[in-house]
Amino acid sequence: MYVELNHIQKRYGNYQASDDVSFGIEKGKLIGLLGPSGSGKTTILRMIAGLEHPDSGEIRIDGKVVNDIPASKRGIGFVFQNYALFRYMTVYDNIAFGLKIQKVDRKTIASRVMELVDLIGLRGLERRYPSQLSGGQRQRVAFARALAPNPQLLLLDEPFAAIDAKVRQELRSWLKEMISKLGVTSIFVTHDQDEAIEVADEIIITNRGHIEQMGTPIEIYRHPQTAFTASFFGQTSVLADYQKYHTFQRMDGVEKAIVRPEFLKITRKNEVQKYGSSASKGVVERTSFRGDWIELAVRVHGDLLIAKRDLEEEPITVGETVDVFLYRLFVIAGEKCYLLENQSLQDDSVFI
Ligand SMILES: Nc1ncnc2c1ncn2[C@@H]1O[C@H](COP(=O)(O)OP(=O)(O)OP(=O)(O)O)[C@@H](O)[C@H]1O
Repeated sequence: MYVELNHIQKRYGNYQASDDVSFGIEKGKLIGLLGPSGSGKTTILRMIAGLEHPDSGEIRIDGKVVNDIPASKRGIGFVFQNYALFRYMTVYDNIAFGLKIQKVDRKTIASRVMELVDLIGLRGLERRYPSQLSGGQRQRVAFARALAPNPQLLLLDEPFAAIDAKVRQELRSWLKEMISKLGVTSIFVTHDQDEAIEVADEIIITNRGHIEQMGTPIEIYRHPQTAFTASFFGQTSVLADYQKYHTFQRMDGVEKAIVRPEFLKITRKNEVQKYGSSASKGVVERTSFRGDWIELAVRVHGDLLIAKRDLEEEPITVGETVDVFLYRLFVIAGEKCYLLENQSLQDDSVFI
């Protein structure tokens, strides 16, 4: 593992910001730290950077314990949302900054800066000041500045937060491409699921100072291991009592069940429905056009379930009574989450 955190504890007064945090990151990976506000993402990033010190536990980078190594000696580049560019320095000088501090000779600085200016696609703008750039361009410069001294590890804290939606989208793909091209191990903090899913090779889910789960976006989506991850990650609807829905195995200690939109099939009463006998009746409360699909909100056994319907299918209208068939659901028992398949599918199961 290139970056390793072992049993990290960090307290601010009475608040446990990191509670037994352990994980390992392989070299060259792009990792997203995702969790609600206050769950301890930035604290983790700042401890790796050397800007905060853990109360206990060990941080290793490339096999070496770095707990006592100052931030400036850790070989890390930062791109922080509020780590603004130096306003009175040009793009060129901003990017050159770290190299000047390291007393790199002028010629080497010039060639490295211009190499980075090309990399970020801002050739011709190197004499501009930050105020003469767009938000997206400024963030690219911040990225180049962080990369200039050739860090082995890049840390990004909400790097897209201050940028408007359209540009943010472009920057995400741009960043992912850059990082995979350069092969620099990177960790970014976000509270935006879509961003984490789209950008990260692997996601670490944080909640109240601890790590809930780590895995690829699809692993976490398909196999959430904890109650928190199942409800936090992806779109879900809650079933108060899943046993009202037929043909699911009964389990003890289940507090609630949750379903994702693709776990349900909504059919009109006159539509041919293979599993009609195991379906529940529901009433459509809302339909929303989402571009290439329709979102339906259907009231079933008192629960409001969100489902998707293809534009190609016959439209369903508000107030209509429909059949709702559940292929599968997640049940939450204590801190754990289990996937239950509808037993009527057992002979010819269709898995996601
Ligand atoms: N320097 C500090 N002094 C006191 N409390 C702090 C300090 N830094 C962070 N905290 C507290 O620790 C907790 C975790 O903060 P952290 O910034 O790591 O969370 P986060 O997941 O990054 O949240 P956000 O998404 O809102 O930035 C919060 O409750 C925060 O108020």
